[in-house]
Amino acid sequence: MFKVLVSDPISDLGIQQLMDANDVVVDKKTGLSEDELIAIIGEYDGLLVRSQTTVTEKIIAAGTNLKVIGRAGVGVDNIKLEAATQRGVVVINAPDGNTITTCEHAFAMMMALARHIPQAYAKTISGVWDKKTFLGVELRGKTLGVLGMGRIGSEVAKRAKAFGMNILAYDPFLTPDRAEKLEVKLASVDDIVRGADFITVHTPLTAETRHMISRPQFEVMKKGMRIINCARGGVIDEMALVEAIDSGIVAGAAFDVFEKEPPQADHPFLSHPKIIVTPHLGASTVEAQENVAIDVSEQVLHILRNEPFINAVNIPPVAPSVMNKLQPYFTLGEKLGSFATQLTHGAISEITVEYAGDLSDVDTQPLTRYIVKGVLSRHFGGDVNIVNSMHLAKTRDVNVVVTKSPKTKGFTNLITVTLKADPDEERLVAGTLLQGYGERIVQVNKFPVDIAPEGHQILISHNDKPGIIGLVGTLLGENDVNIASMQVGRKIVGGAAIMLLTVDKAVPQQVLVKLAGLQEINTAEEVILL
Ligand SMILES: NC(=O)C1=CN([C@@H]2O[C@H](COP(=O)(O)OP(=O)(O)OC[C@H]3O[C@@H](n4cnc5c(N)ncnc54)[C@H](O)[C@@H]3O)[C@@H](O)[C@H]2O)C=CC1
Ligand SMILES: O=C(O)CCC(=O)C(=O)O
Repeated sequence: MFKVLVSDPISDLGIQQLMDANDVVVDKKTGLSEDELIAIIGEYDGLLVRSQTTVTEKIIAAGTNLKVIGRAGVGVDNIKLEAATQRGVVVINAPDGNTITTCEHAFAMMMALARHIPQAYAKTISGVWDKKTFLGVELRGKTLGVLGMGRIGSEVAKRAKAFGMNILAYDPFLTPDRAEKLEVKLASVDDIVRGADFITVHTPLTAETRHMISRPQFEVMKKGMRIINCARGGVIDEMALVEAIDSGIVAGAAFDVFEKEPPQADHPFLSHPKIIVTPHLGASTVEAQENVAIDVSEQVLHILRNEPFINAVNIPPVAPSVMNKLQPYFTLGEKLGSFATQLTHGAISEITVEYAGDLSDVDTQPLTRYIVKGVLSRHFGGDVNIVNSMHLAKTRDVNVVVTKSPKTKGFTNLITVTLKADPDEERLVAGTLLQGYGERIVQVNKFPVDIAPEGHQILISHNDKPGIIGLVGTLLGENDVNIASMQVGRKIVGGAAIMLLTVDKAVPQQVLVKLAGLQEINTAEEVILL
């Protein structure tokens, strides 16, 4: 008999199939502290949560029988994924069940914002009949900027079109073809920030999206624009937003999510007359809660019964013999993907992976998943993993092509990752595992190099002229950036060349700009491989 603990309020109808299963016992115990959960989790095979329970490393460690953690929703940021993966606990989510509901909430927030509905309601019920203060704006004819065109962002755009809005959209995976299909105008973040009357964000919170709208963006916005966040707290810089409203740039904001939830009682949003808030209600409809609970219960049953399952956000099943051969390449593959994606500026449309030498006669599918994860994680953050990376690539129209060649090209094994991006961009990074030396990057674009893929790196493209290495070294030294190693690659003497440096710490943006401004240097980009 399997035991499943439901530790958050989850729709009864949604978990009915779990409760009806004759091989499962379901216990509902909500509002438990971490210590209380640690004390009882050892008895359970499955744990079902929504967003109130934070599933910590300690809880996972105490879950000695735990096989599955089900999240009735999209974001799994309340579950320590790595700890679960390490302990072989499958984490599953329900990515589709609350899309429409959350989209509708974002839309409701946009309309409430345009017409001051919460403020007008509060004043009216206080007995004041005030028709002057709450002059609103129409949505028709306004420009809506959508940052993040995944499931929810795309649905918001669809509805905004029906309201006669013009849509500017940005997503690192939004290709011109897909934009055309969705009837939105593909734009850069900067175009959106400068041109939109309303901005709505629908991205996960990643290192790249954290504060993607902050002071520099508010400074160039249209005066009187309005902004909505029903995705994750932290995508918009909360304090910078308050300043932008107080200085008259932003006319109002609507937030469902906060950097810290629940926000402190003295959080400026809670008393600001131009900011409307809801307590993370995006997914809170009868329909969505049923949908996500049904989806997640079904998968929990499959996992407990050892049947095929979907929507896992961590470990894939890999045969031990394949695992033994491939495992040494996993981190190299992920780093190559990450390296290549950091060099790419346009929307990626194709990932080509070529396996040569030793890797040409083995089932490399698990390794490809790591490489694709490396490519996608820049934009998906913790939401992409080796289970879902291929699926995510497919849903974003990113074609993954794998080729194999027994020819060794001088190495016993070689992985070459090539990214094609729009328009006409192509980036190539190749790496190998060298006996005695470990992971090495041996080619970047068309240039041969030999450097360990680790830490902070600077890739400089330049013309091969005497004195350039000195200029770079001096500039970095003056800016307190210590060089740990350096490689220069060129095809012909005096022609185009690259310099790949490993440095001891992050390189400030202004140093990269200064480097790119040096004579004979064309570009200087930082690549971080941590
Ligand atoms: N308020 C609430 O109750 C709910 C919030 N959410 C949150 O809404 C967000 C979106 O959810 P879905 O649409 O289901 O996810 P999704 O994964 O379908 O879409 C997210 C999109 O963001 C894009 N993205 C990543 N980095 C970006 C960047 N730097 N700039 C622009 N776009 C970027 C990704 O490429 C992806 O297409 C997630 O953070 C999710 O956790 C989801 C459901 C309910
Ligand atoms: O379950 C909830 O209320 C939160 C939903 C959410 O934020 C998500 O699914 O990512």
